[in-house]
Amino acid sequence: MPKHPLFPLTIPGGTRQSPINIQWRDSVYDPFLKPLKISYDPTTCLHIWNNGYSFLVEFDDSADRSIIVGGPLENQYRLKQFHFHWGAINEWGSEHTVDSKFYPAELHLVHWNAVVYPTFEEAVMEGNGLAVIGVFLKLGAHHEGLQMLVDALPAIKHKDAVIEFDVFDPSCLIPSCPDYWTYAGSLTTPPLTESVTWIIKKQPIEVDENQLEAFRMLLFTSDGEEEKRMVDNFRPLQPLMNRTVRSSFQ
Ligand SMILES: NS(=O)(=O)c1ccc(C(=O)NCc2cccc(O)c2)cc1
Ligand SMILES: [Zn+2]
Repeated sequence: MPKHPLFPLTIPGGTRQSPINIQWRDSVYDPFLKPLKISYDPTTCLHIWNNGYSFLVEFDDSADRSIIVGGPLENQYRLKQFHFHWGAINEWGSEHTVDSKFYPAELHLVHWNAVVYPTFEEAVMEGNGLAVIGVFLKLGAHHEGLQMLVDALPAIKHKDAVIEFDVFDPSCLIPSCPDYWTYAGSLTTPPLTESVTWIIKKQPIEVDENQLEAFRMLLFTSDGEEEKRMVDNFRPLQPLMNRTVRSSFQ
């Protein structure tokens, strides 16, 4: 397990921190969980940038144009951005694990509750403020939809680099299988606020070695600084404490 110089191991008084290990046999099937409904408008895509921790694709969230609803959610939530976490090698890289197994990478699609809260900044501070869909990436076939992102990475190699990204439909990165686990958690980077309803897809998507290597050529550092490869940008597993992971499937 690589060291994690980037952020605190524990948050004082935290009772619902993320990520966690999902022990399949301890998850509880909930027949009242609805299917998750995803409707993204590809033209709400704005830009792709390197924020010095991951690379993210941001969306115009000024209206209800790219939203998710259903699943464990009481309201509909607006897509704000998606980003990834990955390792230096294929043995680890995901934030969540399933039966203590790491995947080489994990996608997070970040949504906020614009029905109840006026801004993302306020939603981030509330228990039902955010909904993040987690998708595991596993080594396998070439992923056509991901390749569009991979082709843009050389242009955002350094921290704070940004390029325009006009049209992209992130639903191409979400597996067709509807099965998911869900639990109450937190942001996995500071401010680590306990505001996230996590929806973790059971089925991974397949990407090939070249695509994972492209993630690893990004840098944590700005242009002109001593180069530090952007790898192992995942938080250590956090205690489950008094939480149950529910599954949408039996
Ligand atoms: N890895 S994660 O999906 O848990 C995650 C998602 C979003 C964010 C995020 O938006 N951070 C920026 C932020 C946080 C709080 C208030 C802000 O204004 C911005 C951080 C981690
Ligand atoms: Zn994340």
